[in-house]
Amino acid sequence: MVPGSDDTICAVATPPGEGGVAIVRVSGPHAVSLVDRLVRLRSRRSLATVRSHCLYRAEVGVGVDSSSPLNDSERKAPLAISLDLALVVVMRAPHSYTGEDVVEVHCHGGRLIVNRICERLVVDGARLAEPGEFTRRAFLNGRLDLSQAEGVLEVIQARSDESLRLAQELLRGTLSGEINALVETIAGLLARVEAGIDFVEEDIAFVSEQELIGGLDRTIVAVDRLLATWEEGRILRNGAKVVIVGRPNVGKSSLLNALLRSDRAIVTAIPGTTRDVLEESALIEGLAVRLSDTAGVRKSEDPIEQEGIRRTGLALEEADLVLVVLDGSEELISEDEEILCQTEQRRRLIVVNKCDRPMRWSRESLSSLPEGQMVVTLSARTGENLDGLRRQVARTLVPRSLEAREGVMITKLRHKQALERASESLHSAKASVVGRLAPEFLAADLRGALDFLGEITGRVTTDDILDRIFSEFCIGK
Ligand SMILES: Nc1nc2c(c(=O)[nH]1)N(C=O)[C@@H](CNc1ccc(C(=O)N[C@@H](CCC(=O)O)C(=O)O)cc1)CN2
Ligand SMILES: Nc1nc2c(ncn2[C@@H]2O[C@H](COP(=O)(O)OP(=O)(O)OP(=O)(O)O)[C@@H](O)[C@H]2O)c(=O)[nH]1
Ligand SMILES: [Mg+2]
Repeated sequence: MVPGSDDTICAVATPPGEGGVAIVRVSGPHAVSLVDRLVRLRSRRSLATVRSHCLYRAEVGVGVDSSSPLNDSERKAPLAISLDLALVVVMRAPHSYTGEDVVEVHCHGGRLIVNRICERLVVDGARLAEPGEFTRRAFLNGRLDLSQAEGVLEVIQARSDESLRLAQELLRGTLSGEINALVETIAGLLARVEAGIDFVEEDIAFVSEQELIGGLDRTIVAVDRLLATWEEGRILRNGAKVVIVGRPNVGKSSLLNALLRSDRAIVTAIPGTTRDVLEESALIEGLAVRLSDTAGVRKSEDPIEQEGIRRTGLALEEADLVLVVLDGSEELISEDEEILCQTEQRRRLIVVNKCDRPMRWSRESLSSLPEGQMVVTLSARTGENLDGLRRQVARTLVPRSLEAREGVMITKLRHKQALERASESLHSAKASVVGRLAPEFLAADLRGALDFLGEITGRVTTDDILDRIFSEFCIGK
């Protein structure tokens, strides 16, 4: 459904349930007159005359006759039904979030109050907003571009400092700026290629082969640089899956508890204590992480334990990082070697636990350890060097972003896919220059690249794409 924007929409902008304050937001051409029917300012002025972006104290309620705006004498009479004493603010078009007239009623945070206000607005002719419709209108009115609108949702959903920082960048338009610069370069090349096609018999070169290749190379490098940030961007945005594995009794559950700073998992001296995969969220160095504790891997006849070990295998497959736990107070045994072998191809850290005890482990005993394999020695019991592990986890998951925290990163699959297609078009454009193909091919590829990049900022878009993006929003945003 594509709601027209000549109507006036309303919604509760604050979360459902009880709260200190709740906000009813109204946007559209009739926002001011609709709200004017249900509020009575202390000064008895009409909302039509108040200053934009200023809060006014007001009584909210239903007048004797709410079918028409209160006239001056009615405005002075008491309201028939008073719902609340509130604050109202008018933000006049085009200087508002949506670019339309916006009115907000900040009332006490009771669900009955906000429901009554919305009901009243709907009876008077407003429509309840679809999810994300305020932001959709902001986009349609050019207040923000599509990737910035996505940034709004990212800001709301951010769970870690790092994802919030990236979301703010998106909202502020850092990615848009970079995309727009690329679009400008490519559009400049395209214009000259097209001029060459139009004036072919004039025999003037509008753009040299060298200029074309130079321009294309620069944009390809820029697009590829953005694409290269995806892996880390995704982890910063969504969090990483970190899976703790090891043979029984090495202290996997103890490590989970220590990282969570809570007694989440059962710890006993009996090997085979953990039977199922336990998953919990944690913040590690500002990074959102899903931590999984697993059943110790060994040969077992017990069907419950076997199933647990099977699930350990499944968790391993999804891991962004594996923590292989060894018991440093004992010599390594074949079960340790097996797990090390099984995780060799994975991004992993080796955690040597129980360093509060005399160490009988030595790195040399691990003959097959690859060069550069990180080993962290710690004690889950005393907490010694847990911080070292935290630092190493973050460094392994997002090595580059910890070094250079500036620069745009992409965090959304939609952006990655558009960039990949743009990159393909650019490579194909370059191939047609190098192969001296007819300029029409080059022009088509350049147009393709422009369209794919335009999808990111919403310069090129369809209702389908908009529906998909804005349906993820909550109502009232
Ligand atoms: N009460 C309230 N808080 C909110 C919002 C809101 O809509 N209402 N926001 C919404 O999600 C966010 C803030 N975003 C906003 C963006 C622009 C404008 C706005 O009126 N801009 C005008 C005027 C700016 C000015 O006078 O300084 C403009 O840019 O022209 C308001 C809110 C977060 N907090
Ligand atoms: N001294 C010492 N003991 C530890 C440490 N970490 C764990 N332990 C002990 O080792 C035993 C096993 O710990 P768990 O955390 O249950 O080990 P697990 O790897 O989860 O074992 P399973 O669930 O059976 O696979 C318990 O008695 C813990 O108290 C440590 O850092 N130092
Ligand atoms: Mg355990």
